[in-house]
Amino acid sequence: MSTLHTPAGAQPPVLELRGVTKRFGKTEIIRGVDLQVRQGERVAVIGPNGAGKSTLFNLISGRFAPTSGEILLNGRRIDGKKPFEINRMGLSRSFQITNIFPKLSVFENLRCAVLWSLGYRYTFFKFLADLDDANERAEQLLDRIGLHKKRDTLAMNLTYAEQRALEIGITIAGGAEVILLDEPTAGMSKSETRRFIDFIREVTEGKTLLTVEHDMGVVFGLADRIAVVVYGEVIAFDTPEAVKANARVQEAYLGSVLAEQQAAEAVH
Ligand SMILES: Nc1ncnc2c1ncn2[C@@H]1O[C@H](COP(=O)(O)OP(=O)(O)OP(=O)(O)O)[C@@H](O)[C@H]1O
Repeated sequence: MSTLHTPAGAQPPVLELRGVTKRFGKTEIIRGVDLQVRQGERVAVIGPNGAGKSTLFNLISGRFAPTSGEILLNGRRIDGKKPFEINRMGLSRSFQITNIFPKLSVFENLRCAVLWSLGYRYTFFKFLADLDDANERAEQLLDRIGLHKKRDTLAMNLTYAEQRALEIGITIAGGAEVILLDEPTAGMSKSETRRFIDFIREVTEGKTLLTVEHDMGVVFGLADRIAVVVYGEVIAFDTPEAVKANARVQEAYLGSVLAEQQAAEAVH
């Protein structure tokens, strides 16, 4: 079980996991995770391959139901609910590119995301009533994600980094308070990554952010706190400095990762 550090008098958690476990067949992949994420904090989830990071994201976003334990969003149980229900309750997750409609323009992609978040369900009159509102919100999002010049470009013709920006625009379109990003800078160059970290910081200002991340540059540049998952358990959940200095984390994960990154940087 992980240890929680919640200062007395701190705000109640926006997202909370209590004793969450997940089994696939006989194998317990998530082994009793407790986690409390505070409003507005940026949390990076790190750990070795196969440690259970994606499974944890899948549990939080409703793709899987936990085998046991509870997950709460603003004090309300979300475990066992469907992804779209959790989304409507204020948690939005980005998948790498897959939310994008390649043959729609940037603007149309954003407008679809807004309409979807408004709960538009194929009711023609509701659609018409919502359309002005959705157009306005989509225009605002275009500005926010810096793609105004690409308003009418088909999504498939955007650069990779622009597609990732659009993806984040789609993720925040519904105004969700909690945002889950899966390796947001994967596949980007070093300079693109640096700019993208600033971009993420800007567009998620005031929101609660959880990312799964392998790139330690992103982790240490973005996160207020880091959750280290090793073999289905959160072995540390603390500030970047504290996590870096944590002997157990060094031994289980970070020591080898940082050495690898330093070696790679020495070669380039
Ligand atoms: N649907 C599933 N059915 C069976 N086993 C699964 C399923 N999903 C994940 N696993 C197993 O759970 C373990 C954790 O996988 P997970 O993808 O959560 O790890 P991860 O930390 O995200 O790894 P990576 O960094 O490589 O993406 C792995 O051993 C994986 O094979």
